[in-house]
Amino acid sequence: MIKIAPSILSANFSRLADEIKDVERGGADYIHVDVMDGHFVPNITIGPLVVEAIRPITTLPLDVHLMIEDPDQYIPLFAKAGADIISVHVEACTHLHRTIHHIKDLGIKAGVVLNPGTPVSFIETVIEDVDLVLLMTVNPGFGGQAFIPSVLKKIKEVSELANNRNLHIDIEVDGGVNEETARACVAAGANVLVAGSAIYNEKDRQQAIAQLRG
Ligand SMILES: O=C(CO)[C@H](O)[C@H](O)COP(=O)(O)O
Ligand SMILES: [Fe+2]
Repeated sequence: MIKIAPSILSANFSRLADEIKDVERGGADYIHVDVMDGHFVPNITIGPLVVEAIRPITTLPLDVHLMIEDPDQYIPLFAKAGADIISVHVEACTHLHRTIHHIKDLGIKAGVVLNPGTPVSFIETVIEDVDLVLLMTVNPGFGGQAFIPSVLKKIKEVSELANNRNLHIDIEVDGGVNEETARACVAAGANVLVAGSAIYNEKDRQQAIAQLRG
């Protein structure tokens, strides 16, 4: 079962509530929220106040992707604001195991994220502890970038690692996901597809979501 997570990074922020309701009506499974701090990535986006404001707008799970330094400092704020899933980058965590359990101790699903240049071996010791692995298929920081095909091999590696250990985790991909690259990601083993521009740049979001789902 493929899940679609529209990224509100590509939504019209002046009409954010309507943009969220539109993809919910269109069949989205999660709302993907990209949090950037201007340090870990060269862009600044959304904070806990916005997560709190959109929480009552939708019944869909809020899938919060933290692209920030020192995530431990902010995890409780995003949890309080209403996040259902919080994912942290391995590249931003000195004590990755502790951070994952920090999220889980707050009663929230925990995800771990790998940049395109980071090998899958970096999560081998924590994969049993997480609910999802998010593989970046672009270098994080901006929407609308081109999919990096070399990540397909990593999707397969994570899928095999999870199968070998009998783990039922979600494998999410994020960046440059469109109808064509979505097929390749699903064939490699991904089951959650984040898409910003491929959904929000289309007038008919229901159709865009259906096409991504395949
Ligand atoms: O995490 C992200 C960027 O760092 C976004 O979720 C991602 O870029 C989605 O946008 P698009 O589908 O347009 O690539
Ligand atoms: Fe993201």
